[in-house]
Amino acid sequence: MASTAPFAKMNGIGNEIIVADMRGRADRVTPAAALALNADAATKFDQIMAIHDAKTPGTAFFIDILNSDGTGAQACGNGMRCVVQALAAETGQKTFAFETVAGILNAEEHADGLISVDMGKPRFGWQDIPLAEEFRDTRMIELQIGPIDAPVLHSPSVVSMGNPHAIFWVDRDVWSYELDRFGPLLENHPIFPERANITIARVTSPETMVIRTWERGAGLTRACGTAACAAVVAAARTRRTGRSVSLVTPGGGSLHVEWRGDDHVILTGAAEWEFSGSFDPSTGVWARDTESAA
Ligand SMILES: N[C@@H](CCC[C@H](N)C(=O)O)C(=O)O
Repeated sequence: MASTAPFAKMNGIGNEIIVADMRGRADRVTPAAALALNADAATKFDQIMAIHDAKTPGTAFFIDILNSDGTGAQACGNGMRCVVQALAAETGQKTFAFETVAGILNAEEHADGLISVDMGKPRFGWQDIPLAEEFRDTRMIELQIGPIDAPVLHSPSVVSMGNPHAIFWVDRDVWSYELDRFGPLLENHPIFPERANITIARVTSPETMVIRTWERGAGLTRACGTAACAAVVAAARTRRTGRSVSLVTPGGGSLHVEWRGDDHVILTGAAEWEFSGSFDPSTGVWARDTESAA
């Protein structure tokens, strides 16, 4: 194996995350390595969060994010919590400033073990999301799937949380929709030139919501942090909820999102370590640490 890097297999309430320690190295985790790790049942993941040395003064690390299809992502809320938990366990530090391609994110591990990440400010302009054509009001855009006169899903809200999201509002159980069938069609719809994360959301009270997400580049996942943020912001914008909402995610876990008065969106939830190992960032060939849990 070439020069290997340590990694931790973790999850953010079921969102499968590999935290790769690329500190002190100039190379990056390649798409080929991502595909190889995802093809192995033991290391199958939704996102790789690669921790690199800081590029910008005032930040501790640069985080490179890869989806399981090998493409890059600008943001990953559940993955950021895993990064925080891994670094807090290593250093004893509780607060961190990270840089991602989407900007600088501040995060904190609380005394109860939950982790909050400031996911920055949402963006609503059609060019920011981006959409392929102008929509002046992104609280509801013209887009539907299913029979033309009886669409199954329609009129989503669209939001950028650094990455593109479409939120389809439903009244029925979120599990009654064939998201595995509609997700890929909507993710790759021509209206989304950079593809999009597709969420079905059912508001259950002004403070609660249930969501299911088809993630761009990863498919159905047990949770998606940026989708939770996008759903709450879109719900508050359309007066479906207030600005502080608890969400139930497909894995049964819960997340809390607060859209603060200063426009920043704060995502709070748990993170869990599963096992550690080392891998070759160019090929994805890996080995489990012998002292690591089975
Ligand atoms: N699981 C993530 C979102 C990951 C990125 C997404 N698939 C994309 O390509 O934008 C989260 O917790 O936010």
